[in-house]
Amino acid sequence: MAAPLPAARAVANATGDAPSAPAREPLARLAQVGKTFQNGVEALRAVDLEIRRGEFLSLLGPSGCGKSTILRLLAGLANPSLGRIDWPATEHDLGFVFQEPTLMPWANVFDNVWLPLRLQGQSRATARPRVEEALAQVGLSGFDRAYPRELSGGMKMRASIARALATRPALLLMDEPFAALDEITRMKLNDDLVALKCELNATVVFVTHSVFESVYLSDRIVVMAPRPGRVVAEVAVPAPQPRNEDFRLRAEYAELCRETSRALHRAMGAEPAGGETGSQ
Ligand SMILES: Nc1ncnc2c1ncn2[C@@H]1O[C@H](COP(=O)(O)OP(=O)(O)OP(=O)(O)O)[C@@H](O)[C@H]1O
Repeated sequence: MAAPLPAARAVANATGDAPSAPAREPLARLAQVGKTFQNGVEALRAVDLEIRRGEFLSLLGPSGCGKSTILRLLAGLANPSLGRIDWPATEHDLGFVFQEPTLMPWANVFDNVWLPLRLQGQSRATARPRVEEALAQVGLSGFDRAYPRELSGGMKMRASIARALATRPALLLMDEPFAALDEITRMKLNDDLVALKCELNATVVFVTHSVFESVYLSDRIVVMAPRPGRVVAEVAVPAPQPRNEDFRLRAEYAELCRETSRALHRAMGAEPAGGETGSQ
């Protein structure tokens, strides 16, 4: 599983321009990964995907194209049917944030965030500084004794993110975490996630259906075609991080949204046998 990874190549943007993003060291890599479930559903076919240290990478594609399956494979919750996943031996540590906050309703916020540290054998007292730090990072200081039923949807998601951050993971996997939230809460959480990602210098793989969200958050967007899921385009978002509301108003943002939207439309029409690959 743990072969050394080669240096990253720079990314060309979706218009085929010269490489614009700085090269980053690879953290994990899927090589020719295929996944066919026991019921015969071919969810992924020949997926090549490199995840680079410190980047915010979004997986964008239609429902059922295998985005969640890629996260599950990276998390080790399922195995590829074909191909391989390479991780550096020392850093196979990750946090997972699901679409639903999946908090334990009978436990308060502290105990929910403590859970992954508890599973590592840390007592409540030992874990306390780290839990409090994670709660501060997501803006939930002072809510440690609250129960999930006492929190808004956005706060539940913040608690869920704090739980994923508690172990200081090398890689944060986020599966449409804000999809169920209202637009205003979603934009606020987008802003906070961008700031948090920069503060932690974290590597994030983020699944979304939203072109706008993917452009706002990402350093790089991987566009996938419908089943069997394949990577058919990549869009580099070279705007500096952290971003703020000003970025949403810039012509560059609008152009990147158009470019990503076009790549997604082409992906929707991609033939199952292959067709469009690489940058567009
Ligand atoms: N355990 C499973 N057994 C059989 N089929 C599965 C299983 N998990 C996922 N699939 C199928 O694999 C395909 C890819 O599913 P996946 O959830 O990865 O897609 P997705 O792109 O994340 O979709 P969405 O955006 O709707 O969440 C779908 O057709 C799904 O029905």
